[in-house]
Amino acid sequence: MLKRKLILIGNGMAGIRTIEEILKLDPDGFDITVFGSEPHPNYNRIQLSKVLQGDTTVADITLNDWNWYESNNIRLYPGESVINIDTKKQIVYTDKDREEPYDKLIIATGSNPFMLPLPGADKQGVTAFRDIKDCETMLQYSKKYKKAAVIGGGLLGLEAARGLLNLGMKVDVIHINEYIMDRQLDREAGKLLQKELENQGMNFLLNKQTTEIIGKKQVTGLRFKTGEKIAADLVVMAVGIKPNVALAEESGIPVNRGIVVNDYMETEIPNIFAVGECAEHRGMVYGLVAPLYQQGEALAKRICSVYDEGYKGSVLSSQLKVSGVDVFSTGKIREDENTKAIKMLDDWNGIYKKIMIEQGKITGAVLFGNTKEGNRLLNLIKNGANIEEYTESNQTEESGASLVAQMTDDEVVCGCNGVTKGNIVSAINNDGLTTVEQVKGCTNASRSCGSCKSLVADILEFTLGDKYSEDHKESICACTTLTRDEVVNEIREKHLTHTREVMNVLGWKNDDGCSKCRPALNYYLGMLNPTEYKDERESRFVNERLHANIQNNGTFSVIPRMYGGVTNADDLRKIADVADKYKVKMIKLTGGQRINLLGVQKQDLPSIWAELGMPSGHGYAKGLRTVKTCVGADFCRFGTQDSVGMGIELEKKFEGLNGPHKIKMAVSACPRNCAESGIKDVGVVGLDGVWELYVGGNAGTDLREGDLFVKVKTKAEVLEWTGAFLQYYRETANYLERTSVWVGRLGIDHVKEKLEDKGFRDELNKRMDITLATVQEPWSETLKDENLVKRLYETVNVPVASK
Ligand SMILES: Cc1cc2nc3c(=O)[nH]c(=O)nc-3n(C[C@H](O)[C@H](O)[C@H](O)COP(=O)(O)OP(=O)(O)OC[C@H]3O[C@@H](n4cnc5c(N)ncnc54)[C@H](O)[C@@H]3O)c2cc1C
Ligand SMILES: NC(=O)c1ccc[n+]([C@@H]2O[C@H](COP(=O)([O-])OP(=O)(O)OC[C@H]3O[C@@H](n4cnc5c(N)ncnc54)[C@H](O)[C@@H]3O)[C@@H](O)[C@H]2O)c1
Ligand code: SF4
Ligand code: FES
Repeated sequence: MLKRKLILIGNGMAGIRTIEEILKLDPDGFDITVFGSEPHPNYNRIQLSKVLQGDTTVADITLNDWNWYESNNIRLYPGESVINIDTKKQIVYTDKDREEPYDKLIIATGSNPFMLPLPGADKQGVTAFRDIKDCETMLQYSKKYKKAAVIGGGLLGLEAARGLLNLGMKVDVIHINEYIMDRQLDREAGKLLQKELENQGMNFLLNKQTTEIIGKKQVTGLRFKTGEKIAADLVVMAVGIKPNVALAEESGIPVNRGIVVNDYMETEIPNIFAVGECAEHRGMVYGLVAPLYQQGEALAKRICSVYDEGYKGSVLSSQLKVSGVDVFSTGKIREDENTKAIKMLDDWNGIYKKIMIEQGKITGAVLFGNTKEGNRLLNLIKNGANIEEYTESNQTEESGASLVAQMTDDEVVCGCNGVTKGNIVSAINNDGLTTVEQVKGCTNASRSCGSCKSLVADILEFTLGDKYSEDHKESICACTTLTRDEVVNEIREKHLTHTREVMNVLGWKNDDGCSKCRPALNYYLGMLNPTEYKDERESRFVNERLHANIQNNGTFSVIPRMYGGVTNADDLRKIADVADKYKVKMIKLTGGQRINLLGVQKQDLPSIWAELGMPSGHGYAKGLRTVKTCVGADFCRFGTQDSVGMGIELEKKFEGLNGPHKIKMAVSACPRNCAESGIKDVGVVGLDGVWELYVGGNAGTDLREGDLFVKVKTKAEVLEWTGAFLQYYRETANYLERTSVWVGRLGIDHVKEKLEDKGFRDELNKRMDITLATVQEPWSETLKDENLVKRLYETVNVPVASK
């Protein structure tokens, strides 16, 4: 059947969740294209607060990596914005002059931060807090400057302020109202929260209206309506958001505050839907993920023609993500003539609770200091429960497993993703889950703000009892409960031969596996059975599949091999010729002493490699990349050994070897270490009559100095020890574990002890030689197969990058 063309505008949290739901309902029904203004794959915007607070990194907040798009055949255009929609012809137009027709169009353009239109708002050092770019700006400023002002004491402003304090800045929070978080809290809770945050080091300026941002080019301070001034090197505006509706409005799609949609997220224009913060449903525009995900589920059903009652609106609840502070708010919190309230203040312990009641029913709650009851209250509001149901139930101040025991099955545990205790318990029991990560993979619980993580852990403990702590092991992904070692042993014992077979025999939950386990299984199978196993190209990450590194704009790079960093005039001429002929955008020397041709079109890759006639530098590979060498004894005054010759021998021997992760080597000919041997997976340093081998070094984000592994006399011994080390790493490391992490995990003493046994080294080298005998040069192999070249390089450019 012909697939219908589905376009998503906005690669954010709501849009991509909708696509995930569509893929669950109808995996083959649509040809999907996604446009995203940001240059990143879909990430967890919520966790930017945690990035700023130093609890996680930008690299760790990706929700769907580049491979997810690739393996679901989704064409992603990152860093590309849709600028117009022709709703009659059903075509979208982008800022990169692209036109794409659609059968169904989802608009999920989110919100823009509201920037106060103050004089001086365009100065350097004034930022919003909405995306990775803003977060990086704040991180940069905190390195150089000391004084920050956050305008807006709402959820976002307070989370930003906590982050900036953690980064060593002094922080003033300027708030227009009498108490902070006035949209979510009452005065009592707002004041308790203020006291707590002041104890943490925040300074509050309340009832203040900013009138000007002072400074020349760079901000130096703020002026208020009262005429007072304060100093500031960084100003963060966190005064709310505005639905991003300009595109819809200009394209003639009816817009009120947001894009107007019905219960099926349909706009008034046929085949156009809106979801997320840009959508307005029954007069409401939402700014939290829970309602947006519910909208996404309803929209997916509508698009896949699964009929149900649609989206009916949401009861909101929010929690501040600042460690050491427990504050929760849900439903209606303002008192009026129709409401009554149960209030409890324990000033001594800093605990406050207010429950709002209207016509006998619970309609809202504010909790401070102890928020354990939050989910239960939210549930009661959603179910329209009478206040008696709350007061009669014997809820105590328990925590952990005993609190879980009191929860009913329909009680929501993860507010963001609408996952109940019952959902989690049945996933644990039916799928044999034992870790929070697995529960997250199976049910989505804890995948967004993460505040339910400890409750999920409590449910695991409650459900599994003593088995929980015993079984607390990390599986290779959420498709299985088996660990890496268990999977490798099963493959070995049951003689499993391909990824599908592993998944079937070992009872994978997801028939097709996922982007985490497929490449891992492909590696383990090849490592265990190098002569028989036929590499599954489609299980590889996109770079390895295409033998080229994909760049952020969808073009590729070409890196020919230069053994030991040595080249010659013929090779340079060939490189210069292809660079001219194919209009290469940039020619750049790599850190591994090779030449990188950047900005190459995918369809030009085969002819460039054919014309170069040089071996691939495997610049994209999970395997041996480079052997960097210093000048060495032939030319350098300090050189004691032939580092270039040693490097070339190492590179020629291990060229094309695949591994759990990339492998970099270096050879220097004296302790001055010009080739940086101390920070490589294998680093060799020549001294008079001796070669020292260092292992487990890394120059990346987790800098690690290599450990001295062994001292040997001859080149042959260097090759022998390196072979044994690499094979031991290949056989025992987790897929995607660098040698630095692996050596750290096993301990250098353990690795040394194992490899000091000559018999064991010989066995490892025997298996290494068998593997190396199977290595083929990827481009000469690929170019022999016309169909493969057509399939891989002549299809539509899929501009997604990969690890
Ligand atoms: C720091 C921070 C912390 C937060 N914490 C929480 C929290 O704890 N709990 C919670 O529930 N919510 C939280 N939120 C709110 C939550 O992140 C948002 O509600 C959610 O991300 C909105 O999803 P969305 O898909 O509607 O919009 P977005 O995630 O903003 O995605 C919209 C995307 O569309 C892109 N786009 C816009 N126009 C175009 C165009 N013309 N062409 C192509 N692409 C376009 C944008 O660049 C953007 O990437 C937080 C937000 C921030 C900023
Ligand atoms: N933990 C969470 O759930 C969380 C965290 C961060 C952001 N978010 C979401 O992100 C969005 C943006 O958050 P936000 O805090 O900017 O929005 P918000 O509307 O919740 O809060 C903005 C605050 O700024 C104050 N304000 C308005 N104008 C001001 C001015 N001129 N000077 C000083 N203060 C002023 C308001 O009184 C209000 O309390 C919201 O949708 C929010 O729900 C949620
Ligand atoms: S490491 Fe020593 S031998 Fe090699 S280039 Fe540097 S100084 Fe010369
Ligand atoms: S409550 Fe936010 S991820 Fe579960």
